[in-house]
Amino acid sequence: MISVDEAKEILSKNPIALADTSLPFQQSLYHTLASDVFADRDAPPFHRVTMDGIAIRAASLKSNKRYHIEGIQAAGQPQLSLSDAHHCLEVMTGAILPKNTDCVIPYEKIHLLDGVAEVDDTGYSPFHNVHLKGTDAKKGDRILQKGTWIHPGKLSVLASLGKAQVEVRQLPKVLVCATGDELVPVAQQPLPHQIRSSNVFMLEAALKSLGIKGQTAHLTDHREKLKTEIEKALETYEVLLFSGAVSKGKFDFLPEVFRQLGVEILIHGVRQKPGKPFLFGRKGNRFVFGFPGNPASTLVCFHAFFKAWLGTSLQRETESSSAILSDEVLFNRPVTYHLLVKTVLREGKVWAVPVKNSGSGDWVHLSEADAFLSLPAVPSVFKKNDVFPITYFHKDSF
Ligand SMILES: Nc1nc2c(c(=O)[nH]1)N[C@H]1C(S)=C(S)[C@@H](COP(=O)(O)OP(=O)(O)OC[C@H]3O[C@@H](n4cnc5c(N)ncnc54)[C@H](O)[C@@H]3O)O[C@H]1N2
Ligand code: MOO
Ligand SMILES: [Mg+2]
Repeated sequence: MISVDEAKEILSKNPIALADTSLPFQQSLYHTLASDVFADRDAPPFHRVTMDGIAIRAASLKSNKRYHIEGIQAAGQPQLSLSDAHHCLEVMTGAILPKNTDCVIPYEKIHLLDGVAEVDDTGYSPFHNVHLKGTDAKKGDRILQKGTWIHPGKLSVLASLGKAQVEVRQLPKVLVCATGDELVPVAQQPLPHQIRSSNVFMLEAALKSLGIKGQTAHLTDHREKLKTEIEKALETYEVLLFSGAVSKGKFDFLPEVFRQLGVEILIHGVRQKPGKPFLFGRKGNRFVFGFPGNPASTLVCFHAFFKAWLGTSLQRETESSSAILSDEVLFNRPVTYHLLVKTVLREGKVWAVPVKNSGSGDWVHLSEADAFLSLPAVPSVFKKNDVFPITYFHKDSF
Protein backbone atom coordinates (compact mmCIF):
# COMPACT_ATOMS: atom_id res chain seq x y z
CA MET A 1 0.00 0.00 0.00
CA ILE A 2 1.25 3.49 -0.80
CA SER A 3 1.48 6.59 1.39
CA VAL A 4 -0.74 9.68 1.11
CA ASP A 5 2.14 11.63 -0.48
CA GLU A 6 2.79 8.86 -3.01
CA ALA A 7 -0.92 8.83 -3.88
CA LYS A 8 -0.87 12.61 -4.40
CA GLU A 9 2.20 12.28 -6.60
CA ILE A 10 0.44 9.72 -8.83
CA LEU A 11 -2.63 11.95 -9.04
CA SER A 12 -0.57 14.99 -10.00
CA LYS A 13 1.13 13.00 -12.77
CA ASN A 14 -2.22 12.02 -14.24
CA PRO A 15 -4.13 15.24 -14.84
CA ILE A 16 -7.13 15.42 -17.11
CA ALA A 17 -6.70 17.29 -20.40
CA LEU A 18 -9.41 19.94 -20.64
CA ALA A 19 -10.24 22.10 -23.64
CA ASP A 20 -10.87 25.85 -23.60
CA THR A 21 -14.33 27.20 -24.31
CA SER A 22 -16.25 30.46 -24.46
CA LEU A 23 -19.04 30.96 -21.90
CA PRO A 24 -21.54 33.71 -21.09
CA PHE A 25 -19.79 35.39 -18.16
CA GLN A 26 -22.44 34.47 -15.57
CA GLN A 27 -21.77 30.81 -16.27
CA SER A 28 -18.04 31.28 -15.82
CA LEU A 29 -18.17 31.29 -12.00
CA TYR A 30 -15.54 28.95 -10.47
CA HIS A 31 -13.90 28.38 -13.85
CA THR A 32 -10.33 29.33 -14.75
CA LEU A 33 -9.65 32.11 -17.26
CA ALA A 34 -8.09 30.82 -20.48
CA SER A 35 -6.91 34.24 -21.67
CA ASP A 36 -5.87 37.61 -20.22
CA VAL A 37 -8.57 40.24 -19.83
CA PHE A 38 -7.84 43.93 -20.56
CA ALA A 39 -9.53 47.19 -19.61
CA ASP A 40 -11.67 48.47 -22.49
CA ARG A 41 -11.76 51.98 -20.90
CA ASP A 42 -10.28 53.83 -17.95
CA ALA A 43 -11.49 52.96 -14.46
CA PRO A 44 -13.27 55.06 -13.45
CA PRO A 45 -14.16 56.11 -17.00
CA PHE A 46 -14.85 59.74 -15.94
CA HIS A 47 -14.17 61.96 -12.92
CA ARG A 48 -16.70 60.28 -10.60
CA VAL A 49 -18.49 62.14 -7.81
CA THR A 50 -18.12 60.18 -4.54
CA MET A 51 -20.49 62.09 -2.22
CA ASP A 52 -24.00 63.52 -2.60
CA GLY A 53 -23.72 67.31 -2.32
CA ILE A 54 -22.67 70.27 -4.44
CA ALA A 55 -19.91 70.66 -7.02
CA ILE A 56 -18.02 73.95 -7.13
CA ARG A 57 -14.69 75.27 -8.29
CA ALA A 58 -12.41 75.03 -5.20
CA ALA A 59 -10.60 78.30 -6.01
CA SER A 60 -13.90 80.19 -5.71
CA LEU A 61 -13.93 79.53 -1.94
CA LYS A 62 -11.32 82.30 -1.54
CA SER A 63 -13.99 84.89 -2.33
CA ASN A 64 -17.33 83.07 -1.92
CA LYS A 65 -19.40 81.16 0.71
CA ARG A 66 -22.88 81.42 -0.82
CA TYR A 67 -23.50 79.49 -4.04
CA HIS A 68 -26.55 79.85 -6.28
CA ILE A 69 -27.69 76.37 -7.37
CA GLU A 70 -27.83 76.09 -11.17
CA GLY A 71 -29.24 72.57 -11.34
CA ILE A 72 -28.72 68.87 -10.48
CA GLN A 73 -26.20 66.50 -12.02
CA ALA A 74 -27.61 62.99 -11.48
CA ALA A 75 -25.78 59.69 -11.99
CA GLY A 76 -26.41 58.40 -15.50
CA GLN A 77 -27.02 61.89 -16.90
CA PRO A 78 -24.72 63.44 -19.52
CA GLN A 79 -22.23 65.97 -18.20
CA LEU A 80 -23.62 69.43 -17.28
CA SER A 81 -21.52 72.56 -17.31
CA LEU A 82 -21.34 75.18 -14.56
CA SER A 83 -21.83 78.55 -16.21
CA ASP A 84 -20.63 80.81 -13.38
CA ALA A 85 -17.61 80.10 -11.15
CA HIS A 86 -19.50 81.46 -8.11
CA HIS A 87 -22.46 79.13 -8.62
CA CYS A 88 -22.75 75.39 -7.91
CA LEU A 89 -24.49 72.31 -9.22
CA GLU A 90 -26.00 69.69 -6.94
CA VAL A 91 -24.30 66.36 -7.69
CA MET A 92 -25.13 62.76 -6.80
CA THR A 93 -22.69 59.94 -5.99
CA GLY A 94 -21.77 58.14 -9.21
CA ALA A 95 -22.45 61.16 -11.43
CA ILE A 96 -19.86 62.57 -13.83
CA LEU A 97 -18.27 65.70 -12.33
CA PRO A 98 -19.78 68.73 -14.15
CA LYS A 99 -17.58 70.81 -16.43
CA ASN A 100 -15.98 73.85 -14.75
CA THR A 101 -16.12 72.21 -11.28
CA ASP A 102 -13.37 70.34 -9.43
CA CYS A 103 -14.57 69.82 -5.86
CA VAL A 104 -17.56 68.21 -4.14
CA ILE A 105 -18.85 69.33 -0.74
CA PRO A 106 -21.27 66.89 0.92
CA TYR A 107 -24.78 67.93 1.97
CA GLU A 108 -23.80 67.46 5.64
CA LYS A 109 -21.32 70.37 5.33
CA ILE A 110 -23.64 72.95 3.72
CA HIS A 111 -26.95 74.71 4.41
CA LEU A 112 -29.56 74.81 1.65
CA LEU A 113 -32.03 77.70 1.57
CA ASP A 114 -34.02 79.26 -1.28
CA GLY A 115 -31.90 77.80 -4.08
CA VAL A 116 -28.64 78.81 -2.39
CA ALA A 117 -26.02 76.56 -0.78
CA GLU A 118 -24.02 78.12 2.02
CA VAL A 119 -20.61 76.66 2.89
CA ASP A 120 -19.20 76.84 6.47
CA ASP A 121 -15.71 75.54 5.95
CA THR A 122 -13.73 77.04 3.08
CA GLY A 123 -10.66 74.82 3.36
CA TYR A 124 -11.42 72.47 0.42
CA SER A 125 -8.87 71.63 -2.27
CA PRO A 126 -9.39 70.59 -5.87
CA PHE A 127 -10.62 67.03 -6.39
CA HIS A 128 -12.02 66.69 -2.90
CA ASN A 129 -14.59 63.82 -3.07
CA VAL A 130 -13.78 63.11 -6.71
CA HIS A 131 -12.64 59.67 -7.91
CA LEU A 132 -10.38 60.73 -10.77
CA LYS A 133 -10.70 59.20 -14.25
CA GLY A 134 -8.21 56.33 -14.70
CA THR A 135 -7.10 56.17 -11.04
CA ASP A 136 -7.57 52.40 -10.77
CA ALA A 137 -6.77 51.33 -14.32
CA LYS A 138 -5.99 52.77 -17.72
CA LYS A 139 -7.57 51.61 -20.96
CA GLY A 140 -5.52 48.65 -22.22
CA ASP A 141 -4.20 47.59 -18.79
CA ARG A 142 -4.25 43.85 -18.09
CA ILE A 143 -6.80 43.46 -15.29
CA LEU A 144 -7.11 39.66 -15.03
CA GLN A 145 -4.44 37.17 -15.92
CA LYS A 146 -4.89 33.86 -17.74
CA GLY A 147 -5.25 31.17 -15.04
CA THR A 148 -7.25 33.40 -12.67
CA TRP A 149 -9.88 31.55 -10.69
CA ILE A 150 -13.24 33.26 -11.19
CA HIS A 151 -14.86 33.81 -7.78
CA PRO A 152 -17.81 36.20 -7.26
CA GLY A 153 -15.50 39.25 -6.96
CA LYS A 154 -13.80 38.42 -10.28
CA LEU A 155 -17.20 37.86 -11.90
CA SER A 156 -18.12 41.44 -11.09
CA VAL A 157 -14.82 42.63 -12.65
CA LEU A 158 -15.74 40.75 -15.84
CA ALA A 159 -19.12 42.50 -15.80
CA SER A 160 -17.47 45.92 -15.33
CA LEU A 161 -15.14 45.21 -18.25
CA GLY A 162 -18.04 44.32 -20.52
CA LYS A 163 -16.89 40.73 -20.97
CA ALA A 164 -20.28 39.24 -21.82
CA GLN A 165 -18.47 36.14 -23.18
CA VAL A 166 -15.40 34.76 -21.40
CA GLU A 167 -12.70 32.33 -22.51
CA VAL A 168 -12.32 29.68 -19.81
CA ARG A 169 -10.83 26.25 -19.31
CA GLN A 170 -13.67 23.73 -19.46
CA LEU A 171 -14.56 21.85 -16.28
CA PRO A 172 -14.96 18.08 -16.61
CA LYS A 173 -18.30 16.32 -17.08
CA VAL A 174 -18.75 14.33 -13.88
CA LEU A 175 -21.10 11.48 -12.91
CA VAL A 176 -21.45 10.68 -9.21
CA CYS A 177 -22.45 7.05 -8.62
CA ALA A 178 -23.80 5.57 -5.43
CA THR A 179 -23.25 1.82 -5.22
CA GLY A 180 -25.00 -0.68 -2.99
CA ASP A 181 -28.17 -2.76 -2.67
CA GLU A 182 -28.79 -1.34 0.80
CA LEU A 183 -29.40 2.21 -0.45
CA VAL A 184 -32.85 3.68 -1.01
CA PRO A 185 -33.86 7.14 -2.28
CA VAL A 186 -34.08 9.95 0.29
CA ALA A 187 -37.89 10.22 0.10
CA GLN A 188 -38.40 6.48 0.58
CA GLN A 189 -38.96 4.80 3.98
CA PRO A 190 -36.09 2.30 4.34
CA LEU A 191 -36.77 -1.26 5.46
CA PRO A 192 -34.95 -2.36 8.65
CA HIS A 193 -31.91 -3.60 6.67
CA GLN A 194 -31.72 -0.60 4.35
CA ILE A 195 -30.31 2.96 4.63
CA ARG A 196 -30.92 6.13 2.72
CA SER A 197 -28.36 7.09 0.09
CA SER A 198 -26.52 10.21 1.26
CA ASN A 199 -22.91 10.25 0.05
CA VAL A 200 -23.74 11.14 -3.54
CA PHE A 201 -25.58 14.26 -2.46
CA MET A 202 -22.60 15.29 -0.37
CA LEU A 203 -20.37 14.81 -3.44
CA GLU A 204 -22.81 16.53 -5.77
CA ALA A 205 -22.91 19.55 -3.42
CA ALA A 206 -19.12 19.57 -2.97
CA LEU A 207 -18.74 19.57 -6.77
CA LYS A 208 -21.13 22.49 -7.06
CA SER A 209 -18.83 24.62 -4.93
CA LEU A 210 -16.09 23.89 -7.51
CA GLY A 211 -18.38 25.02 -10.35
CA ILE A 212 -19.15 21.48 -11.53
CA LYS A 213 -22.73 20.42 -12.04
CA GLY A 214 -22.44 16.66 -11.52
CA GLN A 215 -25.13 14.16 -12.46
CA THR A 216 -26.01 11.40 -9.99
CA ALA A 217 -26.82 7.72 -10.45
CA HIS A 218 -27.37 4.65 -8.28
CA LEU A 219 -25.83 1.33 -9.30
CA THR A 220 -26.69 -1.92 -7.54
CA ASP A 221 -24.16 -4.58 -6.46
CA HIS A 222 -24.57 -6.63 -9.62
CA ARG A 223 -21.37 -7.34 -11.52
CA GLU A 224 -22.76 -7.47 -15.05
CA LYS A 225 -25.10 -4.51 -14.57
CA LEU A 226 -22.24 -2.49 -13.10
CA LYS A 227 -20.11 -3.30 -16.09
CA THR A 228 -22.78 -2.31 -18.62
CA GLU A 229 -23.66 0.91 -16.79
CA ILE A 230 -20.05 1.99 -16.25
CA GLU A 231 -19.12 1.23 -19.86
CA LYS A 232 -21.98 3.49 -20.96
CA ALA A 233 -21.06 6.20 -18.44
CA LEU A 234 -17.44 6.25 -19.66
CA GLU A 235 -18.70 7.24 -23.12
CA THR A 236 -20.51 10.32 -21.80
CA TYR A 237 -18.56 11.45 -18.74
CA GLU A 238 -14.90 12.32 -18.37
CA VAL A 239 -14.86 11.63 -14.64
CA LEU A 240 -16.79 9.05 -12.62
CA LEU A 241 -16.90 9.42 -8.85
CA PHE A 242 -18.01 6.30 -6.97
CA SER A 243 -18.94 5.90 -3.37
CA GLY A 244 -18.53 2.34 -2.06
CA ALA A 245 -17.72 -1.08 -3.55
CA VAL A 246 -13.93 -0.72 -3.51
CA SER A 247 -12.93 -2.74 -0.44
CA LYS A 248 -12.58 -6.48 0.18
CA GLY A 249 -16.26 -7.50 0.29
CA LYS A 250 -17.83 -10.23 -1.85
CA PHE A 251 -19.91 -7.53 -3.57
CA ASP A 252 -17.20 -4.89 -3.90
CA PHE A 253 -17.05 -5.37 -7.67
CA LEU A 254 -15.64 -2.04 -8.82
CA PRO A 255 -11.90 -2.90 -9.07
CA GLU A 256 -12.66 -6.05 -11.08
CA VAL A 257 -15.18 -4.29 -13.35
CA PHE A 258 -12.74 -1.43 -13.99
CA ARG A 259 -10.05 -3.90 -15.06
CA GLN A 260 -12.49 -5.69 -17.38
CA LEU A 261 -13.35 -2.34 -18.97
CA GLY A 262 -9.69 -1.53 -19.63
CA VAL A 263 -9.37 1.05 -16.86
CA GLU A 264 -5.81 1.15 -15.55
CA ILE A 265 -5.91 1.18 -11.76
CA LEU A 266 -3.16 3.54 -10.61
CA ILE A 267 -4.03 3.62 -6.92
CA HIS A 268 -5.88 1.07 -4.82
CA GLY A 269 -5.21 1.35 -1.12
CA VAL A 270 -3.53 4.20 0.75
CA ARG A 271 -1.90 4.11 4.19
CA GLN A 272 -4.46 6.41 5.76
CA LYS A 273 -7.47 6.47 8.02
CA PRO A 274 -10.18 6.94 6.97
CA GLY A 275 -10.16 6.06 3.30
CA LYS A 276 -7.80 3.08 3.18
CA PRO A 277 -9.37 1.37 0.12
CA PHE A 278 -9.32 4.55 -2.03
CA LEU A 279 -9.05 3.82 -5.76
CA PHE A 280 -7.99 5.95 -8.73
CA GLY A 281 -7.78 4.84 -12.34
CA ARG A 282 -7.76 6.08 -15.89
CA LYS A 283 -8.63 4.97 -19.38
CA GLY A 284 -7.11 7.50 -21.78
CA ASN A 285 -8.57 10.86 -20.79
CA ARG A 286 -11.38 9.25 -18.68
CA PHE A 287 -10.86 8.99 -14.93
CA VAL A 288 -12.45 7.03 -12.11
CA PHE A 289 -12.31 7.81 -8.40
CA GLY A 290 -13.46 5.05 -6.05
CA PHE A 291 -14.18 6.66 -2.70
CA PRO A 292 -14.62 4.12 0.11
CA GLY A 293 -18.31 4.00 1.05
CA ASN A 294 -18.18 5.07 4.68
CA PRO A 295 -19.34 8.73 4.66
CA ALA A 296 -16.24 10.17 6.35
CA SER A 297 -13.99 8.23 3.97
CA THR A 298 -15.88 9.50 0.92
CA LEU A 299 -15.71 13.12 2.08
CA VAL A 300 -12.08 13.03 3.19
CA CYS A 301 -10.90 11.34 -0.03
CA PHE A 302 -12.83 13.84 -2.16
CA HIS A 303 -11.04 16.73 -0.45
CA ALA A 304 -7.64 15.09 -0.06
CA PHE A 305 -7.43 13.66 -3.58
CA PHE A 306 -10.09 14.75 -6.06
CA LYS A 307 -9.79 18.46 -5.28
CA ALA A 308 -5.99 18.37 -5.44
CA TRP A 309 -6.14 16.45 -8.74
CA LEU A 310 -8.58 18.92 -10.29
CA GLY A 311 -6.47 21.83 -9.05
CA THR A 312 -3.39 20.35 -10.74
CA SER A 313 -5.34 19.66 -13.93
CA LEU A 314 -6.44 23.30 -14.05
CA GLN A 315 -2.93 24.48 -13.12
CA ARG A 316 -4.28 26.37 -10.15
CA GLU A 317 -2.18 27.45 -7.24
CA THR A 318 -3.09 25.24 -4.29
CA GLU A 319 -3.11 26.80 -0.87
CA SER A 320 -1.76 24.86 2.06
CA SER A 321 -2.99 25.76 5.52
CA SER A 322 -2.17 24.56 8.99
CA ALA A 323 -3.86 24.68 12.37
CA ILE A 324 -3.00 24.06 16.01
CA LEU A 325 -4.20 20.86 17.61
CA SER A 326 -6.26 21.80 20.68
CA ASP A 327 -6.05 18.45 22.54
CA GLU A 328 -3.66 15.56 22.76
CA VAL A 329 -4.48 12.72 20.33
CA LEU A 330 -3.16 9.19 20.56
CA PHE A 331 -2.88 7.26 17.29
CA ASN A 332 -0.61 4.27 17.28
CA ARG A 333 -0.68 2.99 13.69
CA PRO A 334 1.80 3.85 10.92
CA VAL A 335 -0.80 5.45 8.66
CA THR A 336 -1.77 9.09 8.04
CA TYR A 337 -4.62 9.92 10.36
CA HIS A 338 -7.08 12.45 8.89
CA LEU A 339 -8.52 13.70 12.15
CA LEU A 340 -11.98 15.29 11.88
CA VAL A 341 -11.93 18.69 13.56
CA LYS A 342 -13.96 21.78 14.19
CA THR A 343 -11.95 24.97 13.74
CA VAL A 344 -12.07 27.94 16.09
CA LEU A 345 -10.26 31.26 15.86
CA ARG A 346 -8.62 32.23 19.16
CA GLU A 347 -6.18 35.09 19.57
CA GLY A 348 -5.78 35.34 15.79
CA LYS A 349 -4.80 31.67 15.41
CA VAL A 350 -6.72 28.72 13.99
CA TRP A 351 -7.23 25.92 16.51
CA ALA A 352 -8.45 22.48 15.48
CA VAL A 353 -10.70 20.81 18.01
CA PRO A 354 -11.18 17.05 17.44
CA VAL A 355 -14.78 16.03 16.74
CA LYS A 356 -15.77 12.96 18.74
CA ASN A 357 -17.19 10.25 16.50
CA SER A 358 -17.58 6.51 16.37
CA GLY A 359 -15.60 6.03 13.13
CA SER A 360 -15.90 6.64 9.41
CA GLY A 361 -19.49 5.32 9.26
CA ASP A 362 -20.69 7.97 11.74
CA TRP A 363 -22.50 10.50 9.54
CA VAL A 364 -24.24 11.90 12.63
CA HIS A 365 -21.06 13.58 13.90
CA LEU A 366 -19.32 14.03 10.54
CA SER A 367 -21.30 17.19 9.80
CA GLU A 368 -19.92 18.81 12.99
CA ALA A 369 -16.45 18.78 11.42
CA ASP A 370 -15.49 21.60 9.09
CA ALA A 371 -12.02 20.27 8.27
CA PHE A 372 -9.53 17.48 8.88
CA LEU A 373 -6.00 17.64 10.26
CA SER A 374 -3.58 15.24 8.60
CA LEU A 375 -1.43 13.72 11.34
CA PRO A 376 1.75 12.11 9.96
CA ALA A 377 2.07 8.35 9.56
CA VAL A 378 4.16 7.71 12.67
CA PRO A 379 2.55 5.98 15.66
CA SER A 380 2.55 8.69 18.24
CA VAL A 381 0.94 10.82 20.85
CA PHE A 382 0.19 14.00 18.92
CA LYS A 383 0.66 16.83 21.34
CA LYS A 384 -1.65 19.65 22.16
CA ASN A 385 -0.38 22.97 20.64
CA ASP A 386 1.50 21.22 17.81
CA VAL A 387 0.78 22.45 14.26
CA PHE A 388 -0.43 20.15 11.44
CA PRO A 389 -1.67 20.56 7.84
CA ILE A 390 -5.41 21.20 7.63
CA THR A 391 -7.89 20.68 4.78
CA TYR A 392 -11.20 22.52 4.91
CA PHE A 393 -14.48 21.02 3.71
CA HIS A 394 -16.18 24.34 2.97
CA LYS A 395 -13.61 26.45 1.23
CA ASP A 396 -14.36 27.59 -2.30
CA SER A 397 -10.75 28.13 -3.23
CA PHE A 398 -8.24 25.34 -3.83
N1 LIG B 1 -12.00 -7.10 5.24
C1 LIG B 1 -11.96 -5.76 5.09
N2 LIG B 1 -13.11 -5.08 5.22
C2 LIG B 1 -13.10 -3.74 5.08
C3 LIG B 1 -11.90 -3.06 4.84
C4 LIG B 1 -10.71 -3.81 4.70
O1 LIG B 1 -9.63 -3.27 4.46
N3 LIG B 1 -10.80 -5.15 4.83
N4 LIG B 1 -11.93 -1.70 4.75
C5 LIG B 1 -12.93 -1.02 5.51
C6 LIG B 1 -12.92 0.36 5.19
S1 LIG B 1 -11.61 1.23 5.81
C7 LIG B 1 -13.93 0.97 4.53
S2 LIG B 1 -13.95 2.68 4.39
C8 LIG B 1 -15.04 0.27 3.94
C9 LIG B 1 -15.16 0.69 2.48
O2 LIG B 1 -16.00 -0.10 1.84
P1 LIG B 1 -16.48 0.04 0.35
O3 LIG B 1 -15.85 1.14 -0.35
O4 LIG B 1 -16.38 -1.28 -0.25
O5 LIG B 1 -17.99 0.49 0.55
P2 LIG B 1 -19.26 -0.39 0.83
O6 LIG B 1 -18.85 -1.70 1.33
O7 LIG B 1 -20.10 -0.34 -0.37
O8 LIG B 1 -19.92 0.46 1.96
C10 LIG B 1 -19.31 0.76 3.18
C11 LIG B 1 -20.30 1.48 4.08
O9 LIG B 1 -20.68 2.71 3.50
C12 LIG B 1 -22.08 2.80 3.32
N5 LIG B 1 -22.38 3.53 2.06
C13 LIG B 1 -21.96 3.18 0.85
N6 LIG B 1 -22.45 4.05 -0.07
C14 LIG B 1 -23.19 4.94 0.59
C15 LIG B 1 -23.97 6.06 0.20
N7 LIG B 1 -24.06 6.46 -1.09
N8 LIG B 1 -24.60 6.76 1.16
C16 LIG B 1 -24.51 6.38 2.45
N9 LIG B 1 -23.79 5.33 2.87
C17 LIG B 1 -23.15 4.61 1.97
C18 LIG B 1 -22.52 1.36 3.21
O10 LIG B 1 -23.87 1.19 3.49
C19 LIG B 1 -21.60 0.69 4.21
O11 LIG B 1 -22.10 0.83 5.52
O12 LIG B 1 -14.85 -1.11 4.02
C20 LIG B 1 -14.34 -1.59 5.28
N10 LIG B 1 -14.28 -3.02 5.21
O1 MOO C 1 -10.84 3.85 6.48
MO1 MOO C 1 -12.47 3.33 6.18
O2 MOO C 1 -12.14 4.47 4.99
O3 MOO C 1 -12.23 4.27 7.58
O4 MOO C 1 -13.70 3.11 7.30
MG1 LIG D 1 -17.41 -2.96 0.83
